[in-house]
Amino acid sequence: RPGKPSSSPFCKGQSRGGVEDGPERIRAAGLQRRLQQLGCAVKDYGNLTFEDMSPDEPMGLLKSVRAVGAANQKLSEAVRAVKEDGHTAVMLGGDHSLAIGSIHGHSAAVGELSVVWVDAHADINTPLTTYTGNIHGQPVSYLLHELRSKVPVLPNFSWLKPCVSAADVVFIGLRDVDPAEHYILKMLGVKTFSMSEVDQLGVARVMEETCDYLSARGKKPIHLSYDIDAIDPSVAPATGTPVVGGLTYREGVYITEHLCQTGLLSAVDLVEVNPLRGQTEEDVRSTVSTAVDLLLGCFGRVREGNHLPDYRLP
Ligand SMILES: N[C@@H](CCCCC(O)O)C(=O)O
Ligand SMILES: [Mn+2]
Ligand SMILES: [Mn+2]
Ligand SMILES: [Mn+2]
Repeated sequence: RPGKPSSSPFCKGQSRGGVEDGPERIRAAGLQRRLQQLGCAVKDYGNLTFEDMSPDEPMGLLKSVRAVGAANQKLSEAVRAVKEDGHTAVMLGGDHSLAIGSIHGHSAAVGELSVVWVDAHADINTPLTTYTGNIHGQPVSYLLHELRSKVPVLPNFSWLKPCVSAADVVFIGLRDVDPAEHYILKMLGVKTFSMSEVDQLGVARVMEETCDYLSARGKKPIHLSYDIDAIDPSVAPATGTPVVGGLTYREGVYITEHLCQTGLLSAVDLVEVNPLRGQTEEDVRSTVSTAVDLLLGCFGRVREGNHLPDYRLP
């Protein structure tokens, strides 16, 4: 299970500086070494560089449209290449608007895929329902076939074609969903496990139902798009849009352990880690450490322990 961090230090999908520093902090915490210790053949494709698009005038409410469009076009090509290299792609954000390019590129390589979106938010506002103009609150609407007529073609987005069906998406961790988003989720019948369902069913049942639901639709490659703000802010405070009542560290890790054992995990995004949003260095350390542990869970780390197949006692 080669882990392939390709990083996108990008922040224009939202308005708070600092999220572009997420990838470096995750690297500095030793992600590559710890993946290698799990037996992964890791290739770090490095940081994508994004050209300055200023003046990137707002379009109505929409902010940084040209920058977000160009960045995601570049990311899409990068993720496609990583997949065509035969790897599991890991995209370190950066903000969640990057899921547009990550999922588009993944789909360009593998065709139909399913998406597990772990997040406090649904990120399914359209350019016409958003009230903040931040594109990190909109990526899912840009990707769904069913919302094609609701997303105008925007500058630097002409490359983007919808590539995901609403029935192939599962949300886990929702607790801050806008009215328009809730309407869309109900209208499209999207499978969701909000924090109420996590409380009601427990995370093991949520994952069982998630995997049963997805396998009933054919065992498509899974794209896991993990927003660190799905985790409770007491554990992962250094993020742009924290919301109380989140997943415990244990629930967050259980989700990744369970998806790993399906053998269908084909690409992972880990986004919205923003070191500048931590009050203290400990806040940042805790957030980054949790992000690393979530990624290790995706690649086979289990809490009972691990040893390499060729290990022999001395
Ligand atoms: N629904 C809000 C908040 C989005 C949060 C984006 C990400 O952190 O999930 C918006 O549309 O701006
Ligand atoms: Mn290779
Ligand atoms: Mn998000
Ligand atoms: Mn979020």
